[in-house]
Parts: sequence; structure tokens; C-alpha cells
Amino acid sequence: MAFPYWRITRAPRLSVALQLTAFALYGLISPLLLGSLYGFQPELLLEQELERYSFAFSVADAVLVNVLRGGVLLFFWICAVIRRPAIYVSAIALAFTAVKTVALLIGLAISGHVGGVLTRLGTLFVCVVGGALEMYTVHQGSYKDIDPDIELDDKVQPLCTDTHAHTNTHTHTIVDHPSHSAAPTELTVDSSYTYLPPSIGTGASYRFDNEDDTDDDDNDVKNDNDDKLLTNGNDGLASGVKAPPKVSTVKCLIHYAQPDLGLIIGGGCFLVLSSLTKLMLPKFIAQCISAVLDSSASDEVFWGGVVYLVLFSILFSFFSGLRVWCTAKVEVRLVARVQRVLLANLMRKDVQYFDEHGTGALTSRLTSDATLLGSILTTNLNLVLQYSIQLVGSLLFLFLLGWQLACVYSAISIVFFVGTRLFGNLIRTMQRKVQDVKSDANHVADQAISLIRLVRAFASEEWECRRYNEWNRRQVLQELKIKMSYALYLPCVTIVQNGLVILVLLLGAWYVYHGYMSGEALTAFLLYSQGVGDPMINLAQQVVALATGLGAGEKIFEIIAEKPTLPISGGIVPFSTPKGHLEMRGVWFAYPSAPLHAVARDINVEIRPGERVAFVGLSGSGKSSLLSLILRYFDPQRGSIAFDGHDIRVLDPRWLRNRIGIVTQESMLFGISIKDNIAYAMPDAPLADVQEAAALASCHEFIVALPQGYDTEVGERGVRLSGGQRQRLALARALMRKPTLLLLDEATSALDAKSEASVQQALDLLHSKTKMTMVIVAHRLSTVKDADRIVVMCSGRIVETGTHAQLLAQNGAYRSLIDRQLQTDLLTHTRPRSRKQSRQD
Ligand SMILES: Nc1ncnc2c1ncn2[C@@H]1O[C@H](COP(=O)(O)OP(=O)(O)OP(=O)(O)O)[C@@H](O)[C@H]1O
Repeated sequence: MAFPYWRITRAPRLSVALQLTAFALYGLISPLLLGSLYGFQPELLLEQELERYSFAFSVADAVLVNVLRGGVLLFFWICAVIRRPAIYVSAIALAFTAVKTVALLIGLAISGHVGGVLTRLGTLFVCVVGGALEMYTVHQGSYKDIDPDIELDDKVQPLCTDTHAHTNTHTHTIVDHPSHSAAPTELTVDSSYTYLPPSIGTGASYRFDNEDDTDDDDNDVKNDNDDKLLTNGNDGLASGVKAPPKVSTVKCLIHYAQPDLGLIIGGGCFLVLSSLTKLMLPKFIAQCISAVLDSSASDEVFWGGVVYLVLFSILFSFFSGLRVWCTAKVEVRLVARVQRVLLANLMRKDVQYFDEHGTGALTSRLTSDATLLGSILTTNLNLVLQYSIQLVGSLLFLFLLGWQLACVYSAISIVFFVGTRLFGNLIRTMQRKVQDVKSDANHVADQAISLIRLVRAFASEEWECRRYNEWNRRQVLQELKIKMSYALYLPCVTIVQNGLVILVLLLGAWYVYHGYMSGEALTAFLLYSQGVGDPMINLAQQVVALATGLGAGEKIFEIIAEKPTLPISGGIVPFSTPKGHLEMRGVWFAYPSAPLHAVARDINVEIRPGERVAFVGLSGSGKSSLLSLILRYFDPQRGSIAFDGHDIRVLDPRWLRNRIGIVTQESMLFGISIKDNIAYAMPDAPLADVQEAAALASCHEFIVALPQGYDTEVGERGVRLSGGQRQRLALARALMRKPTLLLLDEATSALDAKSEASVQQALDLLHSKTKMTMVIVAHRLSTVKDADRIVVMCSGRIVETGTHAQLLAQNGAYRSLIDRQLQTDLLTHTRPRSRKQSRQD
């Protein structure tokens, strides 16, 4: 189970911690502050408090307690952090406060100050009741053991997302065009469906886009203008690869960080507080040092410095811890949120999108780029602010302590800064080369590891190692160059930094000697000067990191902003029971990446329910592309495909795909159990249904013969199973959804003869049992000879249609395909006798 990080954000116990810490801080800070005012003598402190005691003082005290508590409560509320340490700190400080209050009460009682005692008790009562009420409200209102981001996900919709993902449906009566269905058909229509092609609406009637075109079309296939027609028409034609949409990375980033606005503000406040408290430290260090060196200075000055030093050190650590926690939490949640939105968007993208971008690049957007983006708001921006405050604050102190010395110091620091920037640029250029060589080396290793079976088969282990070693050697050379540069750079920097200190000392000594500056100021100056150099260098580095993160964010937000052209859900859901009738009418199609090359040309074919139709043809003739069109991975540029009489462009794609089962050449199993593979994305499916699908796909026997049966893990992509077993599992997976149309895309072509026979047998059995419509794409013609109809394709066109025997008799393209495959056994059994042979007989 994932780590429930959200639990830390809301819990009634947290509010207890808030209250305790608020009291604790009051208890901790007020005695320390007062203590330092009275030379840190507790008995004096109590005496003074009793002396000053009055009604007004008591009321002011109550107000102070509540304001402090409110302020601290607000901070903790914003950050919602550090429950346990806060409780420990609170407990200690509460004890301290209690002792102080009791002592005061006793003091007041002894001095006969009855009104004072009562007022003090009243103050305490107000505080306790107020706190209890607050805790009760928090407890009643906000404790829920759920991830706040789940609620927030509804609010944080991806910017520029598509709008069709609603589920509200209502019924429309749609009159189909007479060419597809004579009677009106009742259908449900998703009211928010926005992806209808231009000429098809969700109104009372619709017609197919291409009818006029089909009528006008000359069936002469050898027209050179065919491909041009596909790119110049008017119904959403292929236009090649699209440019990514323009996005404002900062705007998107703010949008996605919005749910954690409180944490970000909290982090910002703690950052300012921690930087300011850190800035105070050198001042008190200098005070202590000069008090030690100056024999005339009183002990009070020294101890006063120590007390403030302790106080500010504690506050600095406290605020730093809170800052780190706030920012880390924002980062973790922001990265997770962006990843969720990105994956959800990727899942909706067109199939074409993945062909164009490659899975590797998209995975890296999801992992490394999302991480880089997350660190922008937190680590980078945080450090930029921190260093800026440190730099400006230190410079301010330097100028306050001695402006002449500060001018000299700043001038030299700027020259030093420019020098380091130039060196930084040089290193970056070298670093880029190292990265290139590293990625080449990784690429070689990655390929060798992922294709280890091939490497082993070709006994090319040493060859792969040699290739890797070469890149590895280049990487070492490049990296050594960088290290060498650093080795030269470091002494130079040290000399300049130490030289600066010596210069400040010499000049400062002259100023002190001539009475322009005190010794304490010089010590403070030296300490503050340390706070100038480092932030200067680090600031520049962080600005570069910020730019890198923004670049990564831009790539991510571009992906999110790019709308898919085809929906994955929404549209018409027919009420009638699906029959598995398929009809393609005048279908023309070219892939968007190759708009001038039509892979389907005027395809007209009708497949009746229960029919087994096979598409055959040479490699690249467009058979698989037709299956992609049926599944609506793409829309044809012209013509239409109708399922059960409805144009698939108006049907809900999710409904359509659930009616269709597909088995491809690559069985594409997940590295999970057999049961989960068969019941893919159906976690609640009963085992009986899984077994039924497995039995239909003729794989139940081999599954139960395995030691762990249906719980057997199949390994990555199903490597622990044989090819035939994998294909039958893929068939069972397809059958699990009880499809009415089964698409088999070279389902048996990667198998050996024995496995092929077992899968083929399973398919034959399935057809005889279910009478399911089947569309088969196959190379090996022996597997389709029993089909009801065979459609022969050539260069995207249908050139012959008929049964095996009819096509053989035609002696055309099918015959030549068979000849090509040298399927002599098939020919000997079924070859019609030629006229010459008959005459000889
Ligand atoms: N995603 C794609 N983008 C661009 N062109 C593609 C894409 N997929 C296939 N093609 C091209 O479309 C044409 C038809 O390919 P298709 O896979 O449909 O043929 P096929 O008849 O099924 O071939 P095979 O029998 O070898 O699988 C080929 O020229 C191929 O290069």
C-alpha cells in the first residue's frame, strides 16, 4: 500500500499538538525574553512580574497569549507538520509555564493580591476554554482518513483538458440513414459528447459523411490524384504531425500547486523567518567575542549575547525545520499530482500520438521531468529566496557596520562573481558533453540488457561489452577533464576568498586604529562577509536549475494541453443487443504521419453477424490498418464504418471497444497472474467467468495443470509461457468481455506449427460454439482456407473476394499469393483440375 502521507496533514491529534506548541512557545519565549532583560535571573524576573502586576497587565498577558497562540496555530495549520516533536517540545515548555504560573499565583496569594489571583485564573480559564473549543471544532470538522488530493483532484482539472468526460446520458431517437438501417433505432446519447465529425450531430438524424463522395467516386484505382484527394478534402483530413500547443509553464505550475497554497505560504513565511533569524547570529557572536576581549565590558553584555544567540539559534533551527518540511511536502504532492494528471492525459491521447513521440520520451516526462518540475517551486525557488535574503541582508549589515569597507568588499566580490560565472559556463559546456557520452553509453547497455536473448543467441556478449567499454572510456576522459578544471579552479577560489578576508582585516584594522570603526563592528563585518560570497555563487546555480525545471515543466504541460482528436468515451450507446454486423463503405485512409500515402483505398465490404471473413494480401497491403480503423484508433478520411448499422464515429468508443475482442501477433501480456491477465481491468470478475473464458479459448487445461493454476505469475510480457499458451491467454482475455466481433490480427503467425494448430483449434471450436463474427488477418493462408469469405488486398485496395475454392478457381491474386508461399500441400488437395489435365484424362 502506498504511504499515506496525507494522514500527517489532518488529524485531531495534530490540533492538540498545535495548541500545546502554541502554549509552549509562549512559555519558552516569554521567560527567555524577560530573562534576558533581567540579566537572566529568574528570581528577579518573578519579582519584577509581581511588582508590575495589575489588572491591565493581566489582560495584556491574556491577549498576548492568545495572539501568540493564534499566530503559531495559523503557522502550524498552514503547514500541518511535526506532530510528535511538537508534542515533546510542548510538554517541556508547558511544564515550564505551569511552574511559572503557579509561582506567580503563590506570590500573588502571599502578597494578598486576591483580585490578581482571580484575574490570573480567569486568564488561564479563557485560554484553556478557547483552546478546547478550537480543538473540538477542528476535530468535528476536518478529520477524514482520506487523501485530500482526491477531493482536490476534482478542483484541479488539467488546464486545457477536453470536456467530454461526463457521464450524464439521456435518450435520443435517431433515424439512421436508409442505406444502413431502415427503422429508427433508440440510442442513448452522452449530452456532453463533443467529438462528432463535422457533418454528424447528436440531433434527430444523421447521415454518413461520404455518401456523395462515394457516389461521385470513380472506381478506377489508378488515379494519381487519389492521395491528393485525401489531403485536400473538407472533412478533417490528414495534415501530418501537429506542432505542440503553446503553454505558459508558470501559469500551469501555479494551477497545479494551488491545492497546496497554504503550505507554500507557510513555507515562504518560515523561509523569511529562518533567514532573518540566521542573519541575527553574527551580530550576537560579535557581541560575545568583543565582550570577552574587552575587559571593561560587564558580564551582562556577554550573557545577554549568549542568551540571544541561544534564542535565535533555536528559532533558526525551528523555522528551518518547518521550512524544509513544508517545501518537501509541497514537492512530493506536486510531483505526484502532475504525474497523475499527465498519465490520465496520456491514456486519452490518440494512438498516433504514441507513434510520433515514442514511449521512452513519454515515460521520461512522467519520471525525471516531473521530478525536475517538482523541485522548481520547492528546492530551487526556496534556495533562490533564501540566498537572496541572505545576500541582501548581509550586504545591508556590511554597509551599516562600515560603508567604506563594504564598498571595497562588494566591488571585489562582483569581480569574483563574474569570474566564477565564466568558469561555470565552461564547466556546463563540458558537462553537456559528458551527459551526451553517458547517455550513449547507457543506450548501448540498455539495449544489450533488454535484448539479452538475442545477444546470447548470437554469442555477442563480448562484442556488446567492447562497444560499451568504448563509450565508457570516452566518458572517463570527458569527466577527468572536468575534474582537472575543478582541481585548478579550487585553489584559485580559495586564494581569492582568503585574500578577501585578509584585505578586510588589513583595511578594518586601519579603520579601527583610526577610530572609524569598533572592534566589535569589524568582527561582525568579517562574519557577515561570509554571508555574501556563498549566496552569490549558489544563487547563480539555482537560477540555472530553475530554468532547467521550467524547461521540463514546459514539455509536461505541452503534453497535457494537447487535445486528442479522437475521444475515448462519450457518444451514442445503442439499446439493442449487439449483433456483430460490420460494414465499410468507401473507406479511404492515410496515416497522419504519411498523409500522401493512402493505405486503404475505397474499401467496401460487409461482414454479416456470425460470419468469418479473412483479409489476406502481401505485407504492407493495409490489412492491419483496417483493423485499427474498426477499433477507431484512427478515423478514415473518407467513407464510413458502421457497427450494427451505426457509424462508429457517433458510437461511444468505450462501448464499441467492449463489443470487440482483439488478439494480435504480439500477445502483450502483463507481468501479473494468469487470472488478472484474463480479467484485465476487471478486478471484480468472478473466477467462474475467468474459467469460462479460458475454457472457450482452450487454455483452461494447461492453466490448471500449472502448480499455481490461475494464480501463476506469467513474468514480464508473459515470458514464462510458451507462444501458443500466450496467444490462447490473449484470446481468453478478449473473450472475457463477451465480444460480438473478434478481430484476429496475425494471431497465429508467430507460432510454430504445433502451437499454431492448438490456437487454430481453439478458434474453430470457439466459432462453432458462439457463432461470433470474426475478422481474421493472416499471412499463412492455410489458417484462413475455412473462412466463409476471403478478401484479398493489394496496395490498400480489395482486389478479390470469395471463398477459398472460388478464389482458387479465379486463378488471380489469391492463387499467386498461394504460389508465393509455396503452400503446395494445400494446392495438391484443392487445386481445380486444369483443362489440359481434364483433356489428358
Ligand atoms: N502507425 C503508422 N504510421 C504510418 N504508417 C504506417 C503505420 N502503420 C502502418 N503503416 C504503413 O501502412 C501500410 C500498411 O500497413 P499494415 O500494417 O496495415 O499492412 P499489413 O497488410 O497488415 O502488413 P503485414 O501483413 O506485414 O502486417 C504500410 O506501408 C505501413 O508502412
